[in-house]
Amino acid sequence: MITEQDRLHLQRCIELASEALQAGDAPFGSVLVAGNGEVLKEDRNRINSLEATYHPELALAQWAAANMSEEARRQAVVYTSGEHCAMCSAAHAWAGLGRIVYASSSEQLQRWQQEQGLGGDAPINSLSINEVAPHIEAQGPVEGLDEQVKSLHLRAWQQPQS
Ligand SMILES: Nc1nc2[nH]cnc2c(=O)[nH]1
Repeated sequence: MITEQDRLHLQRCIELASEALQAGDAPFGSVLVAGNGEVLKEDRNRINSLEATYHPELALAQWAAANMSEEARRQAVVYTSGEHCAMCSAAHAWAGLGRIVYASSSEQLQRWQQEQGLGGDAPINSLSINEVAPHIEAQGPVEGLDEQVKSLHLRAWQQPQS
């Protein structure tokens, strides 16, 4: 079940995704929340402004592995504007983090790309979180919020590539 609190965290992820887009990066944002509800860390995609593997979900998993106890990681939840890619699902699982809640799914992203005649050059296959990491509790997409993510991607794809 998606609670009002879950929606608030996802809305913040979408704000971060929008900041990424404005900075010339891909529109993805994520938030790491402790078991007690405290927001521990947030980040956004920085694949153009920093380095090519800088997905927020990977950055949060690496931060959690370095800074949190095993028990705290197990209780933590990662919210994200778009479902984790295979790289980030693997990092999340290896870090022993808990639930993932995403606003839009990888399947949706792939469909939106195809509708625009894009996506054929993706470097990795589009897999769901559970295809990569079967034991992670993953929830999404969330109706209403997925449309907000779609409009960010449409804007990103309309921008001229530098
Ligand atoms: N989930 C996710 N998928 C991506 N695909 C390209 N970049 C990203 C990212 O930062 N997050």
